This record gives sequence, structure tokens and C-alpha cells, in this order.
Amino acid sequence: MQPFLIAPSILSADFARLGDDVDQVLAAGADVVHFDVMDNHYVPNLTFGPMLCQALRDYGIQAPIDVHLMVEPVDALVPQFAEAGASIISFHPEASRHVDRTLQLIKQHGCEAGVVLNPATPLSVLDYLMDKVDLILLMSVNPGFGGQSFIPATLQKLKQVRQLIDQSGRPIRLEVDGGVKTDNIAEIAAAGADMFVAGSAIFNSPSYRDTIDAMRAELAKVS
Ligand SMILES: O=C(CO)[C@H](O)[C@H](O)COP(=O)(O)O
Repeated sequence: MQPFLIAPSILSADFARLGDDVDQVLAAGADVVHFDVMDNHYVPNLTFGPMLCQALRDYGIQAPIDVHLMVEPVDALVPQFAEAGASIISFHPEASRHVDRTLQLIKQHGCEAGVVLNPATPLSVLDYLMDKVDLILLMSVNPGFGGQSFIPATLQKLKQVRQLIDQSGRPIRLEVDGGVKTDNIAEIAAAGADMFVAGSAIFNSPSYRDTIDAMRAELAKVS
């Protein structure tokens, strides 16, 4: 397993003062900025695009930016996000007509490449991808909105994907997204996740530092 990474989702940040809010959450100990892109087509919600990613870089944000594309189609946005400063770009395989080509495109543009599985997406979509992905993101809620409850069946799925990753012998990150809180993060880590997206649990808390510290204390219990 690789070191645990905490990735606050800016979906729950204060958009009116986003640069400062992202600065604060990083200063409080977050590792990665999780950037949820929704198009009101693949998912029934609309958020933001490459201009905002560029704006965060221009503001001085240096942490990795983990772009989660909930968009269909995918490919046209890949170069735009790479140029705007994305570090990781992940997409939903069913939203791309040519998954292998999209993965290549992401890598050609210098980013790490991830695929995202919805709660009901079978693991068979990974069958010919394990040698190509840098990250697998398991959705533990249906994509589109923050503040939903963690779907418990994700734990079993995490264990299965952890096995696949270990068998691959590659340093593939296993990220989980949706309903991650201080009181379930240890169980999620024990199931095999090593990267944790948390939006409402962090941004809606009175102290980002206290919440991230509490999450790390829980993670420290997992061997
Ligand atoms: O991708 C997402 C929704 O599609 C969000 O990142 C996710 O739901 C995180 O929010 P929360 O931690 O509040 O559940």
C-alpha cells in the first residue's frame, strides 16, 4: 500500500472565495485537491471547468489537482484540463467511446490517468486496463452531488479491487469518493483504499485541521 492521501472535494468549498478556501484546506494538512467536473448531462448537476483549474494554479495552488470528469463525451476536455494544470485526470469508462484511447490521451498530455466506477459498475470494466491506469476511483455514492451517504457494498468492492491491484504489481492508487467521514474512514482504508475524497465532512466542519487530524488518527489505526 502507498501512503494514505486525503483529497478534499472542492464541491463543498466556498466558491465565492475558492482560492483562499483551498489554501486553507491544504494548510490544514490535505494532500490533494479533488476537482469535481459535472456537465448536467452525464450527471444531473453542473459545476466548473478548466478555467477554474487554471485560476487555482494562477492563485498559487501547488498541490496536485485530481480532476474527476463526470462528463460525456470526455476527450475534448482532456487537453484543456492538462493545460490548465491538472495532475490526475479520471473519467467514467461508459462516457468514453474509446476508453483505451482516452487513457492514452491523458498520458500523452502529461497527466496521470484514472478510471471511475459507479456503485453499480462491474469490475469487469477493468479487465484490459490494469496495465494502463494510474488510479482507480470507486464511487461510494451515485455521482452528481455532495453530502450523500456512503454505500456499504463499496467495502466489498474495494477489497476486490485491492486484490486486482496487488496482483498487477503496479502502484495503482485506489481512491474512494462519497460519504467518507471521520467515523468510517478507517473501515474504508482497511478494505483497501489509499486515497480518500471527502467534501462535506471537511468543508462543512468548523475546523479543517481538526477534521483532517481526526481522519489521520483513524487512518493510523489501520495497519
Ligand atoms: O464526486 C462527488 C459527487 O459526485 C463528490 O466528490 C463526493 O460526493 C464527495 O462529497 P461528500 O464527501 O460530501 O460525499
